[in-house]
Amino acid sequence: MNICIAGAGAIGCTLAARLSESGQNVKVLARGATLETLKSTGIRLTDIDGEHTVKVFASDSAEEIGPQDLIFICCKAPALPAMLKLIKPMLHEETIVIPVVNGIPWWYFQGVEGRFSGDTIQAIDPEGSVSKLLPHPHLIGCVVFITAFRNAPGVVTSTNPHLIVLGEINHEMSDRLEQVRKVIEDAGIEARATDNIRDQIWTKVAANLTSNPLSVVTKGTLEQLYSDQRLKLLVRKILDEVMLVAAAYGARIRFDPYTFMELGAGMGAVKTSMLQDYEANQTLELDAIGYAVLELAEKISIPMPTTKQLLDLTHFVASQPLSNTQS
Ligand SMILES: NC(=O)C1=CN([C@@H]2O[C@H](COP(=O)(O)OP(=O)(O)OC[C@H]3O[C@@H](n4cnc5c(N)ncnc54)[C@H](OP(=O)(O)O)[C@@H]3O)[C@@H](O)[C@H]2O)C=CC1
Ligand SMILES: CC(C)(CO)C(=O)C(=O)O
Repeated sequence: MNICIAGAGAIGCTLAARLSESGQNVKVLARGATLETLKSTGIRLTDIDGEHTVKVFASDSAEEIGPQDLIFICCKAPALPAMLKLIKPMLHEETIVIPVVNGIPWWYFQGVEGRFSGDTIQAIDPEGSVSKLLPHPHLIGCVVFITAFRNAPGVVTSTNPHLIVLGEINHEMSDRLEQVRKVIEDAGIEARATDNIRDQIWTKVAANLTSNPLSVVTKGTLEQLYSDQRLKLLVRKILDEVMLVAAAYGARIRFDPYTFMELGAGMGAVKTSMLQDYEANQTLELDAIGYAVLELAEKISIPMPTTKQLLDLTHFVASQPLSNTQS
């Protein structure tokens, strides 16, 4: 299969290395220092199976990479519109596109019938501008449970077992879904196909929303956020608000609140990706993980007062120069 990994950060390098080692024809769309490293030394991935040094074809030109059967988009949410424009020359009629991106996806109301069918979410898709970039039949939804860190361009460490959950956005158990699942599984990454990707999305969003913004405000680790006597009360309030909204959209979060908090605390002294982005002065995924959820809540008149206060606080902290906040 001709596979392109668009975006060669922590997740992109992990997927590119594993898929390439499994014998797939993998090309990587990268830029800057990462592109230079991939061209000269390749990807260096350390994961639970050991160290992998993998040479892959890399380019910053979608035209040079050419038409692909499968494209994994592995960028942060704010970079999505630019990335969707970039990948256009790699699409043919049957190309499958899988955004491996945290948060509520821009296509949330596409592909299924319902009260809000075809609506767009302003926080992540203003005036439907993102939806217009890619016809939704190309899409397969995805939720990624991989913890990976980019130590340097093209150099990634990923110490936990990998899991990817995939689902058609119309919830069909299609042949192509199984085909892609198998490609990932053959690369040594546990891959599950689901007939309700939106349940998985809400489960991951609940994890992100209860930890990522608060980690930026407090600089706390996952273990601290979910177990500190005071912080965990706040986390629990946000969790209750998210669970109510998810349920109102007919989604089922996979864990009860008690188990959810236990699992969070059990993740240990880990910095969230949002705290890492904050420390690296990168744009935060606050819209996809946070403000999109507030918009969905507003649509069905469910208040999320605690979540809103925390998001606004995080937004303010992120808007301040890093040196001022650290002094
Ligand atoms: N890392 C993790 O453990 C997890 C991440 N996720 C989610 O997965 C998604 C990807 O995360 P992650 O891999 O960590 O992010 P990274 O920031 O490590 O990587 C994103 C990559 O996308 C590249 N990129 C962005 N725009 C372009 C462009 N226009 N052209 C070429 N390359 C581009 C960046 O390049 P450059 O470096 O040049 O900017 C960077 O290499 C996010 O939504 C994240 O929340 C989910 C679970 C865990
Ligand atoms: C580890 C976890 C689940 C915390 O929300 C995550 O996905 C992140 O850091 O972005």
